[in-house]
Amino acid sequence: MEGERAYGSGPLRKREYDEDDVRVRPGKGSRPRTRIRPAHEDAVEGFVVAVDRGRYTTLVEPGRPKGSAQKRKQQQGHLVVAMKARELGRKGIVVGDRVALVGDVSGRPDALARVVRVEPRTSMLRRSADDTEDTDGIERPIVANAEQLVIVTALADPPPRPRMIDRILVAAFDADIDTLLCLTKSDLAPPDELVALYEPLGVAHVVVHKGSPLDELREHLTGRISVMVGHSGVGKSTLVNVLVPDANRAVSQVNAVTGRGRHTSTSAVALELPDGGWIIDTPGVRSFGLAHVSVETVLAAFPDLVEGTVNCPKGCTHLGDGCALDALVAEGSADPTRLESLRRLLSSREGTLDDDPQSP
Ligand SMILES: Nc1nc2c(ncn2[C@@H]2O[C@H](COP(=O)(O)OP(=O)(O)OP(=O)(O)O)[C@@H](O)[C@H]2O)c(=O)[nH]1
Ligand SMILES: [Zn+2]
Repeated sequence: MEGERAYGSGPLRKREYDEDDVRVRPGKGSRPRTRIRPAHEDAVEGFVVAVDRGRYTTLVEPGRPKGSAQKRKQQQGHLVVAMKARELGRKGIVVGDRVALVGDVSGRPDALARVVRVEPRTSMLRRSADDTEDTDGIERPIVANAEQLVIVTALADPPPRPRMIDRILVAAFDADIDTLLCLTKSDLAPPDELVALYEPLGVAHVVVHKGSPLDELREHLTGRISVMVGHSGVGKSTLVNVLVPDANRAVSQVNAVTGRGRHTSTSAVALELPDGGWIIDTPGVRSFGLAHVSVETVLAAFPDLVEGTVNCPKGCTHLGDGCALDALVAEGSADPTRLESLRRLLSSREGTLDDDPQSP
């Protein structure tokens, strides 16, 4: 059963992500944390499609016959609302998490299940809390287990915001997930300039407009878990509605289950693609605080430049001033546009707010 799941068939796990590993909280009256939890053998597996005020909407699938050669079709599962079991403590649960559920998993109105376990994550997209929040420097998980971050940017109306794109790319490097630039509204402006800006970074791109075929985009999305981010007005809903013909119904179903109004999506929502795979739509992500991302993390995305930094002064920011990477480029051992891109991304981490001029 497991092997057929879009969300169970990702590439080999690179490392396991768990915010409990990142911030160690010396709990009150702390007992040593034990790795072995009660087995909960009767637990069923759920995929978290939405999170709202401590309620986790999860998709529970009926078991599929093992080794079924039948091509995977739209999920025939049902939605189950759950709360967190006390034993999970303060562990966060986010959209994209795979969880184990016990209790009433019928999905009937008013039924409430309990999440007793969060399965190890293959990735975790996060941001730092920004200045507007009083929780200085804390990392906020956004989405778990995503394999790809799709940055939706209009070529015009609203104009592209490269600084925001840079910041989202850094967040993706930090999360260790792939990136795809989806350039919309190509009927209004040509993509060349933006493409040239991101080509040195090796970021894949697709160009679309309303009514254009989406085959290429679908190829990137099918069978994978993708997070879609983009500012208001870039045409994200237009795209999602074509990719997921059922999107509106799915979202209102989720909202009905969580008790929200029909069309107010407040958190990320995972939507299943007809040919397999998931799109996680993130209306809430307007800024990416990057305070938690280190120079090394960004540098790791530039393997061609890493070696050149052995000659850098200790604590080098690689932004200039004695940075050995300048010499590397001068002697012709590195591509100047790559160094430029690295520096652009490094400086994009400065400040925690999305401070593009058109920022909402
Ligand atoms: N010219 C042009 N307009 C488009 C295209 N795609 C979408 N639009 C228009 O752009 C506007 C915004 O599109 P939406 O799909 O609602 O954008 P969104 O990113 O979902 O924005 P929010 O709903 O505010 O989050 C709408 O008026 C669309 O009709 C396109 O390819 N070309
Ligand atoms: Zn340096």
